[in-house]
Amino acid sequence: MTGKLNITVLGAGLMGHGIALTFARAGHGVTVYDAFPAGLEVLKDRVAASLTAMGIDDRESAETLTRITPEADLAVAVKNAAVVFEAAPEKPDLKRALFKEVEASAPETCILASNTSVIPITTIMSDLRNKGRALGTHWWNPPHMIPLVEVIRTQWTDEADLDTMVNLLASVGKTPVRVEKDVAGFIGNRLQHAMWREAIYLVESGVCTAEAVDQVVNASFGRRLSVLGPLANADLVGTDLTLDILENVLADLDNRPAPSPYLRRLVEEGKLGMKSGEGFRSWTPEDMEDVRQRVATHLRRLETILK
Ligand SMILES: NC(=O)c1ccc[n+]([C@@H]2O[C@H](COP(=O)([O-])OP(=O)(O)OC[C@H]3O[C@@H](n4cnc5c(N)ncnc54)[C@H](O)[C@@H]3O)[C@@H](O)[C@H]2O)c1
Repeated sequence: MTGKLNITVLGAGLMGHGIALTFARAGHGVTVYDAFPAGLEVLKDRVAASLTAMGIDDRESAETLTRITPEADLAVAVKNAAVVFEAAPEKPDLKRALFKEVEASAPETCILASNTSVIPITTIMSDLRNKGRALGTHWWNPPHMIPLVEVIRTQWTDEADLDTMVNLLASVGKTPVRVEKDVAGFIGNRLQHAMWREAIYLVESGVCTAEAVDQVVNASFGRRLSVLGPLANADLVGTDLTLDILENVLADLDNRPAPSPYLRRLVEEGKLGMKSGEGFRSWTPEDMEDVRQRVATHLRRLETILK
């Protein structure tokens, strides 16, 4: 699969608009379908705002926007698609039904990819007639600024389609990583949520405040994570030291197989985080804007530093 392609994105939300932006910026034609007109109406404004946050100049922004077409008819949206990326709500039945509908109108050769966060790709694709061209592509928010895309195979996925997807993602500047088994949470979310579980437990147990947890991560291993992954770090300090540390600490870490009651209580009390002004921490509108700006600026600078 080479040259400029017809890419279709399903869902014009947070992830869909960023996936569309990524392919349009690289010169591909992108059609975006959404089940609700509101998402399509604001799509181009949303893409334009994200391009601005990335520091893209007006000329490149305008060119990128010309390659994006909002489309309210699913059959039309996928009719000529080489690849479909689904970024609709995280509901298994909705995604399964959506792919059945896509299969009825998309070309037989079209690769079908779901951006689910944690639903097994096998669950989403099991009703398809041709399951060989179906796989997972797990992008990270913001999808136009975070390089990683996990590419997940199922027991049915054709090797050639997996290779095509990996090459396509690399060609638009992403960092594709293969996930060889369709496990819940893939690689990144398993690692991330292992840490979040312990972070919540530390606060729940009165060891420290939520602010302290974040400060410890930000000011310590968070600083080196983008150049030193955990297993390179284990090799750096030595597998013998790693073993000694784990022998002494593992038994003390949270290993409950369900979400913490502390987290459940926050949700029950309506402390939903930034959207309600309070979660683990309290947030003023200024604090929230500050975090968003700092994340965007940090990601932009990292791109230059890590080149
Ligand atoms: N938000 C994240 O950080 C993140 C990261 C990785 C993966 N994901 C996954 O990406 C997917 C989309 O998440 P999001 O954060 O972009 O959600 P979102 O709510 O911002 O966007 C979802 C969009 O899908 C549209 N939609 C609803 N029903 C639809 C249908 N039947 N067909 C097509 N579109 C439909 C909605 O109108 C909305 O515009 C989810 O599976 C989510 O788990 C999210």
